[in-house]
Amino acid sequence: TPPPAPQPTPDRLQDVVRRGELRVCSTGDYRPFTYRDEHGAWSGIDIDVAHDMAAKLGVRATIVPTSWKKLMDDFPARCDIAVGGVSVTLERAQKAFFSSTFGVDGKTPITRCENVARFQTLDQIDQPGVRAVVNPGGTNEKFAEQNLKKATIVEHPDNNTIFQQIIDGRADLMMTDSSETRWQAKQHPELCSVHPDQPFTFAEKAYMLPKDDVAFQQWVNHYLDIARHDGTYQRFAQPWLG
Ligand SMILES: O=C(O)C(=O)C[C@]1(C(=O)O)C=C[C@@H](O)C=C1
Repeated sequence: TPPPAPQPTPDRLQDVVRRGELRVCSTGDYRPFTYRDEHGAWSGIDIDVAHDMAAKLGVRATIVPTSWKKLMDDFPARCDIAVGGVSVTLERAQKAFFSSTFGVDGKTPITRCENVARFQTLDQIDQPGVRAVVNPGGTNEKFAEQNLKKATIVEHPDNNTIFQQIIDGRADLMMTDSSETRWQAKQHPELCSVHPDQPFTFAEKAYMLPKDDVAFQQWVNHYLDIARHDGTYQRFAQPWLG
């Protein structure tokens, strides 16, 4: 019997350059990383990074809207890279590659400032009558489902308006990434991040890349190294993080 034909090495980078377009999946609901406003305009640190990556490849970036629920169905079929506060998880890493990581994050509560002392520990939070609001589809939902047995989980589908739910008293808290609690607490003086420097979990942020495509992963990692050292990344982060 003839030996099996060798599998062609995946080379998405070459496809991107030939196509003249880098297709970027993003949810648009997670500031400061990715945001899509009511007019459809995109912004965010990772959106700017994606445009810069495309420019350095000599191509244009097209942002492909997705959701946390659909992310693993859309990627890598509809896009070449997924950006916007995506956490590295072992589950996702079975289906995709990740770039090098940039920033450690983890779940911590955000609540109205008068409640900070009440919601320090998971035991304090997981009590009957406590309403934890959750956005569906991502690691926040998984964390809430795993850790809240007695508290009430209130699902809110739109992450761009979810923090108003806490301000308005329709929920008591949300457990989400420290980076997001810091940013949202700055925007909303009513809200306080409970202990952003000691989150309950450990999660790293990275860009998601097509599985087995080492050439593309290498390129993105080199891009990130250079962007971190030549001030490019800082230039995109500065307007959001100060
Ligand atoms: O799923 C992930 O990787 C995320 O980090 C996204 C996620 C989530 O966990 O739901 C994190 C924070 C935002 O509130 C929105 C989405």
